[in-house]
Amino acid sequence: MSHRLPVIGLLADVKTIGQHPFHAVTEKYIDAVAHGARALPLLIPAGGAGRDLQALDTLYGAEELLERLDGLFLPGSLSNVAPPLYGAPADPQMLGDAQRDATSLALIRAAIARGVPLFAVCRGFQELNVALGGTLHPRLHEIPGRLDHCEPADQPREVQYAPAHPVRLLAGGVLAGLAGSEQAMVNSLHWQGVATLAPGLIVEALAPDGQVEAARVAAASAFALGVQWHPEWKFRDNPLSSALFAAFGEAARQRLQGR
Ligand SMILES: N[C@@H](CCC(=O)NCCCC(=O)O)C(=O)O
Repeated sequence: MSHRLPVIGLLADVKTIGQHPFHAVTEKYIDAVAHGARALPLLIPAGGAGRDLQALDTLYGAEELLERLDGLFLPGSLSNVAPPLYGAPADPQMLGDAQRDATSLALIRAAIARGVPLFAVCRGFQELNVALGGTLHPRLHEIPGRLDHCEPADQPREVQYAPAHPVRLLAGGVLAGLAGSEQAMVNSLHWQGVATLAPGLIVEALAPDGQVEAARVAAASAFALGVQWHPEWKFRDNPLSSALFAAFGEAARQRLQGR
């Protein structure tokens, strides 16, 4: 029995700090993957061509990267999946990250095909939906009847990441099983959301306004789930969040032991 930690890759965002582009992952995701999933966190560069970067897919593909990983984590981000990737017109007003888009969608498809455990949060959940053929609403709060799913921008992060609305966890789903309940309170920090759910995804959670808030990959041989909320935020204080990262880590450990 191996006591080595499973290696879980976290896909980075590209952010400009000063005059230079950086590839970064918010620390709370690293903490939740390391201590919640009990894994070795490995940050993955967003491989599309950048100001100072030749596209990394000229050097290695998703398959070669996944051979090194026991799990793949797709973090949230202020940036948005480019609308043309789900058949919508480009929106120059929208903050994007083409370098992350260029890596995430192919990596998600390859991870699912190879049975690499996958956990996607917020933007990551939206990428999962788009990668498998779904579409997004770019501004949920503009749809009549929808809640405003955005965080209060002028508030401290403790307020922004506080529970914002309930979700119904669908009976028989992974989340309902982990929660031991069909209801949970979740935070909400997103403009965008699932419009059409990708074929092959099964709804795991719904907001009161009918917004899909979580889904799992039906055909996945391992843990493969995305959530629109932020379970990484103070996961130690939230039994469902802790159970989610523990289940993800266990799936990665199973892959490690099988390799
Ligand atoms: N930009 C998309 C996705 C939202 C998202 O991932 N928010 C989290 C940002 C900060 C963090 O990583 O906690 C949208 O607005 O829908």
